[in-house]
Amino acid sequence: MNAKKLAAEKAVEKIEDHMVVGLGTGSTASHAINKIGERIKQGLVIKAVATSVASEKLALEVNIPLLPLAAIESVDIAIDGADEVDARGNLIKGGGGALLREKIVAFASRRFIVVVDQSKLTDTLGSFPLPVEIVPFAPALALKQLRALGCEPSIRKKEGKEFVTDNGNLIIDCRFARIEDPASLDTAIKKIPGVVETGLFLNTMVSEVIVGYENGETVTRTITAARS
Ligand SMILES: O=C(CO)[C@H](O)[C@H](O)COP(=O)(O)O
Repeated sequence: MNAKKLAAEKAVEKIEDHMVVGLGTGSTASHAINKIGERIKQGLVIKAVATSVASEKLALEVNIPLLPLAAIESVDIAIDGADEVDARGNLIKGGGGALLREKIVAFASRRFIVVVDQSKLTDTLGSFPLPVEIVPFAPALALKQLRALGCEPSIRKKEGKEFVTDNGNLIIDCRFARIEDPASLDTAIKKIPGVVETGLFLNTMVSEVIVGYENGETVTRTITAARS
């Protein structure tokens, strides 16, 4: 059984006619996009907004009508994957480098559904390096200031070159031993000039986490942390 696909398809069941739907990025979110495409073939009427160039391309391939991010004021439901989910529903995202647009869409969503397989669950965040998007102007200073927060930071590379996001920025992957207090860390990182966004998605923006298991089951966890 493909546990990521199971979780993604379960989330797609929640989409209703005339909703504005946020499309996440990554392999799990791609399963959701494909399933939405199937439902559109069967008559579902929605509009969607993509969180990356890659997701936009896939959505167009499966005939999902898209709105530009600039035209969006609110989103009814967003479905996206995660790199880590802690026991309280906090997330690390950005493994695919789409964290900025993903966070904009998640924050704008009335309902943000996270879809993962069991391997993404952890008690405390930190096993996955935390992605931080920075403007490309002064990476050495950003590395120094992130190191001072207690991590081992490195600029993300792809095929030997610096990875550049859809927004023209760089990603610094920060290896922390454990992230005990994601909210405080998020605040501290955002105080560094040049930081655009962090891959910490606090549980206050998460509505549900749907976990897929190899045995074919899915478990839905409702996250009740209030949005401030
Ligand atoms: O945050 C993300 C992309 O920026 C992805 O949601 C995250 O990396 C999970 O990816 P996958 O579903 O392929 O495991």
